[in-house]
Amino acid sequence: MIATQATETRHWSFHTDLEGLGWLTINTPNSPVNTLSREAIMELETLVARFEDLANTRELIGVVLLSGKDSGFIAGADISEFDAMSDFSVLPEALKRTHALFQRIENLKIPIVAGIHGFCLGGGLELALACHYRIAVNDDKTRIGFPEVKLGIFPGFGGTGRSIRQAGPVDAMGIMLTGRMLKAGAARGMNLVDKLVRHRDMLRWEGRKAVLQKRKSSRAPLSKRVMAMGPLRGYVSTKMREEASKKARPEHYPAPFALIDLFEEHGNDWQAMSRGEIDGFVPLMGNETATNLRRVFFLSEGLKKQGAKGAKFARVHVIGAGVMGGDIAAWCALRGMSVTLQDLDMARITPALERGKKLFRKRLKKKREVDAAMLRLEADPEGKGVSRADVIIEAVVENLEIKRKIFGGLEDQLKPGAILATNTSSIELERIAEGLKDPARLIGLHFFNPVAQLPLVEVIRSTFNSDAEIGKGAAFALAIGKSPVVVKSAPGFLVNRVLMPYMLGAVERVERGESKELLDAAAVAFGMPMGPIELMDTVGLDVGKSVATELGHSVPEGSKFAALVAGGKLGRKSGEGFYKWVDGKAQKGPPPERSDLAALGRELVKPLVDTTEIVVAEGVVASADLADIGVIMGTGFAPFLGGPMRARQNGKA
Ligand SMILES: NC(=O)c1ccc[n+]([C@@H]2O[C@H](COP(=O)([O-])OP(=O)(O)OC[C@H]3O[C@@H](n4cnc5c(N)ncnc54)[C@H](O)[C@@H]3O)[C@@H](O)[C@H]2O)c1
Repeated sequence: MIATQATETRHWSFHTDLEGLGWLTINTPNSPVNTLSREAIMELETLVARFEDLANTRELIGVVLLSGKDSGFIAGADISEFDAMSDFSVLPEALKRTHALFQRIENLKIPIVAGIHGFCLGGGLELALACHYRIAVNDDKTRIGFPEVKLGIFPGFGGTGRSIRQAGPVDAMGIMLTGRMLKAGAARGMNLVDKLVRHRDMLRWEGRKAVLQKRKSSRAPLSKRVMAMGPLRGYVSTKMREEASKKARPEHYPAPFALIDLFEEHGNDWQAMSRGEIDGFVPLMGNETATNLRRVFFLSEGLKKQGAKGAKFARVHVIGAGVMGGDIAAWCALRGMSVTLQDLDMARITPALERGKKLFRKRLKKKREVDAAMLRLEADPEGKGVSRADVIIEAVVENLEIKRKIFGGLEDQLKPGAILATNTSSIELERIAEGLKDPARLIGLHFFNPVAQLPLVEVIRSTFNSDAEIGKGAAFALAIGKSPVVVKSAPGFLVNRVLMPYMLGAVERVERGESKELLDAAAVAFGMPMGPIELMDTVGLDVGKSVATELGHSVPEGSKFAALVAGGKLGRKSGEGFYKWVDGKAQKGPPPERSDLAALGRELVKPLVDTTEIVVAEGVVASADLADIGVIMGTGFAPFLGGPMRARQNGKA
């Protein structure tokens, strides 16, 4: 057989080799990741027509589909195109065309095999599922899944039906409803992938073998498929609806509920389910939730583009091994940094090391990884790590004199270029920096409690700082997997400043006799992850009171709030605050009936939104966009509304 001439389109390259094997490679131009844009799909149509012709004339024995990018296979559809679409009425036709294309791929008479490394998500996984056989690299980087629900939609290129066909209804719906990404081994376990290889280089060899041996993926066994049959499907759907309702409300996040409806209707027939996708998909796409979630996605991706390029961080020194310092140190060690942790004596460091061990055990699977992380986290009561550290983070008690003294003693020991940072919540950065020989060095890195759970780090800029220090601070936050938002040094920065009037407003209503359960339920009905009273209990009433005072709010003597603090009833951590707490759960009575819960929630959230507007007007954050993503990440504010500024603009808050 003669090798055919190579074909190059903007996204694809294709050639056949001497064996008659076709090699198809995707490489999206000007993008770090491959995406399936309209253009990529139309080019693929032409190529598939060619495969059909070549298969008929027996000039092609099979095709191996690979990615030309290091980042991975295909990260999904090109979602920027959704925003560019002025009119969603063209969507059904576009989807039908892609469905038809994927069906033609599946109908090819010759084997077509997908070789997967890195990200294989959304539309990329749907394309892979239309191939006859899937091989994936079994390493730490491979990620397989359907993140669509996180964007307010569900798979729309036939992936709902095809994933059910491969994995069975329970597993397939599970990954579509959560948007969870699977590692290669888990995807193999679910039968979404047919074979694992160790290295990317092996994809070609195994791909060739799969074509020559005409390997075909097997479908989910009857034992799994049965869950979509007869009355069982109704039962499974009800269970799934119950689970989904625990995490989201259909009026806020309609996609998972629409997907369950689709399953309930067609789940026993994968082709009918795939066809039904189109009718369900279009209204979701037109919904404000999807528009707002895409915005949140782009804003959070935008945060990753900040920061000084090329900055490297290997060693971190943390001073203060309390609630925050201990957890910051453990987090940095978890993320691969060598960390020295300093406090007044060993007795104050040991509990932090113990907490670190718990975190490592939870997040790292293998014992040797846990051991390695423990070795990276070192007690350092004498502060020997200072002179070697690339980053120094101070998290001692909130006291200006103590902080000043610490920084004064550090300055001469620092490595040139090392970041010097404080985690202060309320002390003006300028006042701490004043005592330094070079006050421009000190920045704020404001973490949130619990450090392991909250993704935001406010990078605080004082009047002394230049872009260089701030850029490095942002780069460090990214290096430890956090999302940096740059905020001017102003009382409460962004997150505490907007949260406080919201929480205190609710506390005041409780003082006046309103039901705390009702207020909390109302905020959740509006779209907050937790009500303001439960949040105050979680933050700690002592911390809440001191931040409130710091921000100029008054906590009147004789108030219930003041009495609770005085009585050591500090909330969750002491077992009682506004609520009693058992096993980490607030003990709530049933809230009184109220028909307009969400309207009450909106009333409660108003001070938060008002304050965000003020913060933006004052220039504390550089833009309304940054305020939105910062408040979403720092407070959990209703992502489906796109953030407080966007919600106000849309008349929703
Ligand atoms: N707790 C929160 O939710 C939170 C959130 C963000 C920021 N912060 C800020 O983080 C900092 C620490 O807060 P925390 O809640 O972890 O306090 P904490 O009281 O739990 O811990 C402070 C630690 O600093 C140690 N310390 C005191 N003086 C020291 C010195 N001279 N040298 C070394 N260590 C010393 C103490 O022994 C203690 O272990 C504060 O500035 C606070 O404003 C707290």
